[in-house]
Amino acid sequence: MEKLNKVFRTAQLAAIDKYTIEHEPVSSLDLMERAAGIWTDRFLKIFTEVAGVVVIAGNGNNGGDGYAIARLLNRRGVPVRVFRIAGTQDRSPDCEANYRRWLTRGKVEELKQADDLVLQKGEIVIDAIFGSGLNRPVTGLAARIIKQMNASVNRVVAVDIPSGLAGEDNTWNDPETIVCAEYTFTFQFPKLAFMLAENEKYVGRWEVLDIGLHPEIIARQPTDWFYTTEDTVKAILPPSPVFAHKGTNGKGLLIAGSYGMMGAAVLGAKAAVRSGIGLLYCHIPGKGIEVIQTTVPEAIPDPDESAERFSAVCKLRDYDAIAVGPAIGQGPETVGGLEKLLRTWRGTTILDADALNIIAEHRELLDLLHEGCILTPHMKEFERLAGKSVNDFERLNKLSIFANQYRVHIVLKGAHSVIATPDRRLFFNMSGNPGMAKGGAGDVLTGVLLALAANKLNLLDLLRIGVFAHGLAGDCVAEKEGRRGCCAGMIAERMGEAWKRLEK
Ligand SMILES: NC(=O)C1=CN([C@@H]2O[C@H](COP(=O)(O)OP(=O)(O)OC[C@H]3O[C@@H](n4cnc5c(N)ncnc54)[C@H](O)[C@@H]3O)[C@@H](O)[C@H]2O)[C@H](O)CC1
Ligand SMILES: [K+]
Repeated sequence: MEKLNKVFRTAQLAAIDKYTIEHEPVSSLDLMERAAGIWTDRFLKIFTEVAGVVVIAGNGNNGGDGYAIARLLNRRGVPVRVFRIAGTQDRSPDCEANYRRWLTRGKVEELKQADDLVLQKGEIVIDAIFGSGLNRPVTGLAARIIKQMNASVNRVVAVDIPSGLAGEDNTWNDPETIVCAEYTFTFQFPKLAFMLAENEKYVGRWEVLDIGLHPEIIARQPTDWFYTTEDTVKAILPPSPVFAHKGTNGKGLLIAGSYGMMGAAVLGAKAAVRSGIGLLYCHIPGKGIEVIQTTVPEAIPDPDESAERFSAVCKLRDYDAIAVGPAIGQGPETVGGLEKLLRTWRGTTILDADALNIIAEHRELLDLLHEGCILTPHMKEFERLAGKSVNDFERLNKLSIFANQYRVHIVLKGAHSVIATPDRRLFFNMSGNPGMAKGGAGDVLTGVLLALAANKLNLLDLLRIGVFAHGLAGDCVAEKEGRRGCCAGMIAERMGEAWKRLEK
């Protein structure tokens, strides 16, 4: 059974918490104790040599976690200092209980001004000022303390969410008053803000800790946001048919390359033939036949009448899917070729790179998009299609609106590539690494998606599987060769290894 990895709005979390407390049943204080225990264990697994920690605790439940973590770390022999911020509101009941429990082991120093926060060399700061209950930008003394924390050289680890960061929209937030953590260990669900590249400086590396919130309420709470992990993909990847022949594995057409730009076609084709396609046809400019035949002998060349570029697909065979765009250029014949293709072929169509640039320039082509279309833009290509955004959050909204308006699936490629569906759901991908941010990596993804589409998987499944597998192949490269040396050709080569890891 597929486990839906959900991302909730922070405003929904209290209800999930409450249901768990009522139905597990567990007291809220015990739930906090469990969360703090799991947090502490994970912290000590990652941070093996801790000279000492400084916990900065707020007055909400995030602060309550902080006092509990202080106690649990102290019990494990870690030297702990605890600070609270002067003059703020009353502590929540569970925060109060943990504050008192801590007082039996140590003292709480009050920060009356930012300068009172004096950190010793090597002390790790545990940020437990604000959590998911933050409902406005941080101001006043707490803001000055956060600035002081960010100015220090000490490492900072956040409890649940860096203090000051809103779980979703940070458009109106003050970047100066958000904690910049090196690590964030978050409870049960990643927050949407963690998925956006612009927040990496606050969140650092992050991990989700399962604190056992009630599965029934998790299943029942609605959301449009999900994330894809190895487990998701293993659950939805269909097994390879036992009695397969090349016909059952599907027939796909890759339209890519132009004279002097054949690399994109080669990379896409290599990735497709390593991703389970039965028969791959490569529509390339007339002069590109030899390149394809020598580099990807498995592919069948389908040369264009033009020697140098894509102008038209003369024969539309019984393809199961077509991918078009990598390095085709944007010349007038190519625009005509793309338009004709969109008018005559209404099956699964993956539109990438120059195909998207052409559509952005010739906006009447937008009307030819249909429900079988998958668009795979990177950020710049998406901006050409949908306009500029002030930040990643706004871009995400635009993405979802665009997919809905044109009834298409879109993969916005980036650190956490995100799939947008026509019904406005978003699926964030969890594989991949910065070493993959290299020319040609997108062409490889196009080939992977073409292969899966030819296998006749439904669009959402094929996108979740393909995007994850592509990232996983990049991770396989990085594991063996490092990130710097990772290049698109290596990702294509390692697709087989990624599939092996995902197949049951
Ligand atoms: N997810 C779970 O099931 C569990 C979560 N835990 C922890 O609880 C916090 C959320 O706790 P909550 O008390 O709701 O919120 P905060 O700790 O973030 O406290 C906010 C507190 O401060 C007030 N406030 C909000 N914004 C501001 C502001 N800008 N300036 C000043 N004050 C502000 C607000 O009114 C609240 O009173 C979650 O993150 C987890 O760490 C449980 O411990 C385990 C279960
Ligand atoms: K925090």
